[in-house]
Amino acid sequence: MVMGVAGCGKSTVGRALAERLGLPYAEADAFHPPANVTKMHGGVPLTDADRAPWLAAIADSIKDGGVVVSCSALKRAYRDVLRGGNPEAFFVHLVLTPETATARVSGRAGHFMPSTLVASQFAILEPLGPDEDGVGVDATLPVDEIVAKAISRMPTHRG
Ligand SMILES: Nc1ncnc2c1ncn2[C@@H]1O[C@H](COP(=O)(O)OP(=O)(O)OP(=O)(O)O)[C@@H](O)[C@H]1O
Ligand SMILES: O=C(O)[C@H](O)[C@@H](O)[C@H](O)[C@H](O)CO
Repeated sequence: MVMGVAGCGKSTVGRALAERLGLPYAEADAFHPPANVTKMHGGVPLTDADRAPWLAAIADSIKDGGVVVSCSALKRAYRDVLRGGNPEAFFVHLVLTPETATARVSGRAGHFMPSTLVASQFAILEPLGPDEDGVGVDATLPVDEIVAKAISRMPTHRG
């Protein structure tokens, strides 16, 4: 799971990571009910209730493993739901400042997410705890370096 706030590079890194690992890639935004996308597009942050069916669908989709998914997974409770689908889920948190995230989201054309929502993403972001399986990586590094760092920290028995 490639996680983090809007604009951190989840889709960019997720695709590159999947290619390097020879695994399929899935975009969690594709699991949002249309109402969630409409809400975000209108500048309103999602609530826990909005995210519940979305997280349940993603959790179900990772049951068999063998896939790279980009999913914001901002709160630990959300990651708990995802781990409920697959306890071996490994999280790569792309870490960056609110300023850089805002600049990236503002500079991106054709995406539903307005940059005004970036602050709300940081407001609820809970970084990985020491007991959570995953790694935080500087999201401003070149993509291939992020991918290499993520792979170097993945448990090898999972391939
Ligand atoms: N490592 C990087 N260095 C420089 N720019 C990057 C990097 N990763 C992503 N970007 C750029 O930042 C912008 C946001 O990236 P991307 O769409 O992958 O983020 P995201 O986390 O998937 O966003 P969202 O969740 O809002 O869809 C894009 O313009 C992308 O090209
Ligand atoms: O939990 C959330 O609020 C959402 O998943 C957002 O993070 C966006 O869908 C994504 O980042 C696209 O910009």
